[in-house]
Amino acid sequence: MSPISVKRVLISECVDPCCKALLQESGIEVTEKQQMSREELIAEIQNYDGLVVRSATKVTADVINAGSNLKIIGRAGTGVDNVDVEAATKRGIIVMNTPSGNTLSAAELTCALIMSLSRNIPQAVMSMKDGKWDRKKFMGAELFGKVLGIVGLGRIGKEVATRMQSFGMKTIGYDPITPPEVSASWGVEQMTLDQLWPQCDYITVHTPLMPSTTGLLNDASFAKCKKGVKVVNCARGGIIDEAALFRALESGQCGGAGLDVFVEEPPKHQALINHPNVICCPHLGASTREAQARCGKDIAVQIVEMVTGKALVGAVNAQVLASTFSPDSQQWIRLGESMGRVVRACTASKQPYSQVHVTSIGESLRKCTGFLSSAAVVGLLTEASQTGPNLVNALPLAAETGITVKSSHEESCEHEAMVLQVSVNGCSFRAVGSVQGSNPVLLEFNRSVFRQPVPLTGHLLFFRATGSTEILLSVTGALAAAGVELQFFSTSGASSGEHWHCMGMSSLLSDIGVLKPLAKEAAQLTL
Ligand SMILES: NC(=O)C1=CN([C@@H]2O[C@H](COP(=O)(O)OP(=O)(O)OC[C@H]3O[C@@H](n4cnc5c(N)ncnc54)[C@H](O)[C@@H]3O)[C@@H](O)[C@H]2O)C=CC1
Ligand SMILES: O=C(O)C(=O)COP(=O)(O)O
Repeated sequence: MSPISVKRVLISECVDPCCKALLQESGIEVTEKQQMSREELIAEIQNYDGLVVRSATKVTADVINAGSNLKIIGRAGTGVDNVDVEAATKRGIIVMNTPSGNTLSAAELTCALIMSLSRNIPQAVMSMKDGKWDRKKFMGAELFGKVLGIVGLGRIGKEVATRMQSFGMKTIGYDPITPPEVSASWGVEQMTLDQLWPQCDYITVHTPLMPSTTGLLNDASFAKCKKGVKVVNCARGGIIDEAALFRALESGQCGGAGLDVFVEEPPKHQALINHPNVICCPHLGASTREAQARCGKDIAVQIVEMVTGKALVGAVNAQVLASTFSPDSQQWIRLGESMGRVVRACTASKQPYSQVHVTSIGESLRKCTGFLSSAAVVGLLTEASQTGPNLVNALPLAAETGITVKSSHEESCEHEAMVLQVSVNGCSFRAVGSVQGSNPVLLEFNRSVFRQPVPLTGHLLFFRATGSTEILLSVTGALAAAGVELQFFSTSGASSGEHWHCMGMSSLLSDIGVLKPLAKEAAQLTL
């Protein structure tokens, strides 16, 4: 992927100062503006190539669509549920986060809430500040020997588990992705949620907020829990349904809740906050000097590495791009885009496309199939789309346009190549290309193999005609008459008595119609 130009970045929240300093050191202009209203952000965002946020800035589709220059949204933290990632992807904007920077802080706050719940620490503090000395009221229970259910066994879930094991808690959990043998290696036995709920004295959730985790703890799941179960949510508001939690607290089914996050922040459900068995923080999981320093530094370094073309780390919507940051991949990306553009030029009168199939051939291209497909789609859609296709949005744009994109890989010890097959209006087009030296070349078009590989650069004329010398002389004559110089020429072996020819030209013909009497099909383009 060619380096992405980011000259101006807006930081819309309180992010560690090292972020601004690191970006500025790399020549990026940084503006910090906090607590902007939605309208202010929408008005401002068009002036920036990059936006850095934490969890409070709602980067909605409106904001994204107003960001006409936006190329990167950096989340100095983990959860990206405040960013409309789908809208960003459609616009070809990379969204990245710094998921490990605040793991320990979020895990430590979770443990602090579990401990506070077990001994009523916040309530006891409040009571003393009220001038009381009430030792009976705040009788607690040991954590030793109790069962902690951890839903979501990723980075934070794991750190919570190992810390609470040191208090003698038994840790059980559930995660649809983390393999049971992996979590078992750090002491968490996995089971289904239905098996987990009735065993737990404490439950803590550590999943992202998404449709499948919204309301994970609800009336039905609370009903399956032990009476008096205590719950902690240091992940996202809504994973524990707030209304169901309130009902469970009122009935005593839930014995206490430690909440750091809320469906709306600041929370609207004041009765929940005021409940005597609820202890809470204003989303402080990542609010430590260490976590902020890490996240601020990580997001700045990731943006600078992306801008300088060194690496792409932390992208949540463009994983395929991570493998494009090497000099070798640049040439293959150029090949994919160029082949897409050649096919587009030669099929201009026949669109729309219905299917695109890209096959990578050869061991060294095994990991490139994903971005080769995207690159080919970028070439095919380049002039068709207003939104400027790039490697981030190529596949969503293709889907939106009704194009099915397939990709496959074939092993070969002999050569490396890319095959692009495009179905358009019942016809099928097939191009084969490769990289020679560092130059993308076209080897074959519609089963006609070029005798000399066609360098995919400059002004190119493709035409289909018989291979007779007279036709070639006539085409050369037509170019000369139009004041266009012939720079190279390659013809192919015959396929059904006809050949595809390619000529490199000093400029494009002002009227390609002059070739109509000479060729069956003709197309020109500049690469
Ligand atoms: N309170 C705070 O300030 C902070 C909150 N967070 C929140 O914590 C969440 C977790 O962070 P990490 O552990 O770093 O993320 P992670 O991605 O390492 O772990 C999340 C785990 O949840 C699992 N998961 C997904 N769907 C699930 C389901 N239906 N049931 C059970 N597990 C499921 C995933 O497989 C994954 O292993 C973040 O998404 C973020 O929203 C993160 C940092 C600070
Ligand atoms: O990283 C996360 O997911 C968090 O929830 C932390 O949010 P914050 O950066 O403190 O607004």
